[in-house]
Amino acid sequence: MIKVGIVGGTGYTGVELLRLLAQHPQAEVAVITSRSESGVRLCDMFPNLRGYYDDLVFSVPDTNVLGSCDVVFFATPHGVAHSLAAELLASGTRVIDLSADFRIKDAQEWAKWYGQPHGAAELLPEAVYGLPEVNREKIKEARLIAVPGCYPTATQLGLIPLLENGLVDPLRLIADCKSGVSGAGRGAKVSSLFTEAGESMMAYSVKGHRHLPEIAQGLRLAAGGEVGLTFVPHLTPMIRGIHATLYASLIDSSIDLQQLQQLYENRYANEPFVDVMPAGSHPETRSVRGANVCRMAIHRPQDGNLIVVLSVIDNLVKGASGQALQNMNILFGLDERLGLGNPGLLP
Ligand SMILES: NC(=O)C1=CN([C@@H]2O[C@H](COP(=O)(O)OP(=O)(O)OC[C@H]3O[C@@H](n4cnc5c(N)ncnc54)[C@H](OP(=O)(O)O)[C@@H]3O)[C@@H](O)[C@H]2O)C=CC1
Ligand SMILES: CC(=O)N[C@@H](CCC(=O)OP(=O)(O)O)C(=O)O
Repeated sequence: MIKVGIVGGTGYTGVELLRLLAQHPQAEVAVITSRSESGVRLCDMFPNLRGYYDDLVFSVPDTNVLGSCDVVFFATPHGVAHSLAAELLASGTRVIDLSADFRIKDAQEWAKWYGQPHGAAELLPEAVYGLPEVNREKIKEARLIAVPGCYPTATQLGLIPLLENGLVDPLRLIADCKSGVSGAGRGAKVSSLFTEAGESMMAYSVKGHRHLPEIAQGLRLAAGGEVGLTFVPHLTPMIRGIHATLYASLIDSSIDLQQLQQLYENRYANEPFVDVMPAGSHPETRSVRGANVCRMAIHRPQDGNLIVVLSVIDNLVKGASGQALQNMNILFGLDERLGLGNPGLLP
């Protein structure tokens, strides 16, 4: 059994990780932290987990205790893993971080977007960006994994096949993305109130969102050179889900939809958690709700050189906790699908 610790067990991604791990045959959650709920039984706070973790009690984060685990997940705000990861790695514990602390390779770039100095720049060279569809071999050898963000997962998976094959102009990419409100976390915020977000939709951070440098970093690697990306996130009145509408311009406009479809099907043929739908389909966020799947479809809406890729994920699953668990499975040499077998929730 893999002994698991979770730092930040009361947040949305922490509790989603617990839901998924409850069905994992080879992992056992041994430590779960919360500073505000220390001493409270997990099942008393989250009744959906009754019967799965009846003995588990929240405790304050303590690296001595967490260091007895084989792997520790950080489901915490940015900066927390910076301060605790080195000590855990020194005790032989692997670290899988759901926050953005180790996603961007350039510490100064990170500091610019996150508004605080990078707290563990010495660990950046060894941190592996945990997008299995790109980095599976590196994940197998990693000690420290940076789980991609939600918008970055949907966007990169949708655009990478085009960029890897040099088919589109890398300097003219557009990602028009919509998120459910759980993407903002469980902390109380006026913008997350039902009265504010429940029947309204808005774009935000159009000037520049912190996921822009993360997405651009991944797309540059796929393209083998500079990229130009316009990324506009939106908050929508749903609880879970990311819907990314991605626009790119073909360099050779004679490539037809069937060829593009074949390219995507080949690229993801061996990926258990990417579903390329028939060309011209319209993937819905509810079809991936609760599932560790990125579902996508390719369109060529008119004559000319425009391609539109529609890519949907559940922000809390393939966009966070499910992808984190997928990384754990790869890291420990297990079947990548363990604990992640459930389909989306319709209706
Ligand atoms: N929500 C989403 O869709 C996604 C979130 N993420 C990222 O995952 C991380 C967690 O997100 P989410 O679950 O939404 O966040 P929440 O705000 O819902 O939860 C945060 C958790 O971290 C704990 N925490 C807060 N501050 C500290 C601290 N200084 N030290 C230790 N523990 C702390 C909190 O418990 P307590 O304060 O009691 O200790 C709580 O359990 C974030 O970095 C987020 O950006 C990534 C992808 C998608
Ligand atoms: C709707 C909403 O607020 N979404 C968050 C992104 C989701 C998230 O938590 O991002 P990370 O994966 O980087 O942690 C935001 O825009 O900051």
